[in-house]
Amino acid sequence: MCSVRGLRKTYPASRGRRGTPGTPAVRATDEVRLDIARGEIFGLLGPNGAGKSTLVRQLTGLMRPDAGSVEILGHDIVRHPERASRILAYLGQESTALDELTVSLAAETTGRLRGLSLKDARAERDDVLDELGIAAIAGRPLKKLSGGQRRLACFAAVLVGERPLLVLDEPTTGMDPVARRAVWAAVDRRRAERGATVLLVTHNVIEAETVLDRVAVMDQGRVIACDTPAGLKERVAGEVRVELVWRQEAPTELAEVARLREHAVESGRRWSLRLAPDEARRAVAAVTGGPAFDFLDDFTLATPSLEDVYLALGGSRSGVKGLVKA
Ligand SMILES: Nc1ncnc2c1ncn2[C@@H]1O[C@H](COP(=O)(O)OP(=O)(O)OP(=O)(O)O)[C@@H](O)[C@H]1O
Repeated sequence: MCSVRGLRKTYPASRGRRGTPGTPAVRATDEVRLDIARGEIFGLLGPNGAGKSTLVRQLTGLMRPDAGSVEILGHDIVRHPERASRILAYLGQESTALDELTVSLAAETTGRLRGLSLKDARAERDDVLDELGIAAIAGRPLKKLSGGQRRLACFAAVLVGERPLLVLDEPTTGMDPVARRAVWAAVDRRRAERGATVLLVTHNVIEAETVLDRVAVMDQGRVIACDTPAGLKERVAGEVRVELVWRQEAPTELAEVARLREHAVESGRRWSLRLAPDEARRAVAAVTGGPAFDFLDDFTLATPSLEDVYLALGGSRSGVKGLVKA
């Protein structure tokens, strides 16, 4: 369905003006190679600045790569970027083009631009607004909606006038749980009922894990791992996650707690540790069997999630090397 080879893009260096420092050139995508199969929900994960949006803009014909090829459904998108709009629907990170329109008109106009008759565009618009539970705000201009509502309205517009490939850049940003669920259900339905292929850029690893068939993890412009969520999780299968939540300050004056702190990622009262199974058992025994127990509010032991893989890949440079597939 979609094949990417040797894709490269370098943003040029800029000279500083009026005392502000210039910026060096950035290699935003670096020899990216990807294959997405028809009917697949394919995720693109990676830290801020990894190159995900740049890659997506190159795939959707909005940005010309410096080198490399993009073929979607047999079309050469680098040579014929204008063909992209006929084969894919793209939800970018910004909505400015639609902001002046009402939700209803934004959805209808997208359908018309994609070649639907007025009657069909209106029928599809109504179906999609109902499906996403936003019929009640259909008459309001996008610019007067909350961030999450606006995002959902843009998502609705993307779905009208169906395309075989959906490219969604952070579709659920700013959305409440109900809206998020509606997005994932709509994505899943289009794949299950209509065989749509979906390329999804996301930071929300936990939500994405339930819908993604395969995931490519990007870092510094490169794809550093590409596998099923289960396959990626096997790479950290030797580890267990221990979460400790302290009532107040952690009692670091206790030797067993001070020792654990060396391995902990601290977030307020919560400590998160990734340990080998026997170390995890010893850690839990140490904090529950002695004086530290009185300071503990909660603790959990869990098998690794896709988020752990993501953190292991992106969290430390040494981790990145160890997990790159040969
Ligand atoms: N127009 C631009 N000019 C110069 N550098 C840019 C430009 N756009 C992006 N970059 C740089 O290219 C790199 C990749 O950016 P990109 O937006 O593709 O990352 P991303 O993975 O989508 O990040 P995020 O998760 O924050 O959206 C970053 O280092 C970024 O600073």
